[in-house]
Amino acid sequence: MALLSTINWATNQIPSVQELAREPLDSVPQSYVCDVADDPVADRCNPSLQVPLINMANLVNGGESQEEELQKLYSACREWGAFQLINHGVPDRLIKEMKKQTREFYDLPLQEKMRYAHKKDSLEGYGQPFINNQKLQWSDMMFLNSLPVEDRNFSFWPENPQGFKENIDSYTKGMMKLAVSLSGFMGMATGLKASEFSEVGEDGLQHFRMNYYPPCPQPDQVIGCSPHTDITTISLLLELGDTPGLQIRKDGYWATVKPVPDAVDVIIGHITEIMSNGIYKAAEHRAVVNESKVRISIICFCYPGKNATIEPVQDLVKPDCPAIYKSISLPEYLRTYFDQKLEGNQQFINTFKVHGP
Ligand SMILES: O=C(O)CCC(=O)C(=O)O
Ligand SMILES: [Fe+2]
Repeated sequence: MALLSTINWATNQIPSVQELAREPLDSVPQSYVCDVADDPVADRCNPSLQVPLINMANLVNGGESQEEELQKLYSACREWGAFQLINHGVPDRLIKEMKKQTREFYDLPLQEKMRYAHKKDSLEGYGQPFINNQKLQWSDMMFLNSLPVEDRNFSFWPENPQGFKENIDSYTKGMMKLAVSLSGFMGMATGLKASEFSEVGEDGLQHFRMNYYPPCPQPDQVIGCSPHTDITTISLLLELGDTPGLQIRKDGYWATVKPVPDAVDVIIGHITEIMSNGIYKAAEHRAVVNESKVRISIICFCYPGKNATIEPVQDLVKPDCPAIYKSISLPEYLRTYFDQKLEGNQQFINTFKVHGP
């Protein structure tokens, strides 16, 4: 049984924002309007901050350029918890096809997309299931359990456009391979052997999400995706166009990620923070929306295999550097998170600290 199916979801179905945004709106419904007091630094963007760019080819090719790139990778993971990755090796043709078909999927009539609507108490499917006491987010999504293959529930996988299902299959597998090799290099960058860190194995768990952010007449009043940190090992995000929206918090300011053609945006999650014993940081991030343009992102949320234990890697635990985090099994880790009824994960990682929050 898929891990997430063992969790009780407190979710509801809410209307499609894509449909709402089609109507002539002078102002957005109150249920979407954010209270600025919730996030005192919401308006503090620093346009001069630029997320680091890492060249995977230099990591793979070895030699001197590898050493240099490993150092850049180390700083990116430590200081930002996020970076953009070029020359990642996922085939161009597949990426192009995924971008095209994702747009085609969202362009389908609502009725067709509703064939895949979330069922009550499930997270998979089309819609916007995240309901808690927070404001609604200005986005729709399609969420699938993508890996391991036996976790897939094909009743949610889109039949339309033709061939999309097959491409999602190849894409999610390709991204998992990338996650494995990238986390090996992230381990090497701390001085470990690659294998010690690539626990996000090819038998790893992965969730797949396509986020659709429609234009909004009052983009400053709403949020596409509220500030959060991912609970993954790493999250691999593909931008479908050149409309920016993703922002990373750095030293108290928001840095806007400018989409780089064909790059993958890498966001470090809590599992990497735990495995690295706090050397690397999970990046706080959010997505803002645009007044006139649609923005779409595709994300692969990568985790270790279901039998993995999440804990600091032994070689990073030393007498002068004791383990900051406790050990926990992946199922227990996910349950702890989702039992919070999706009320945000800012403090989530503190739950696992040896010396408490
Ligand atoms: O779409 C984006 O830019 C960010 C979405 C995100 O952070 C998430 O889905 O976890
Ligand atoms: Fe995220």
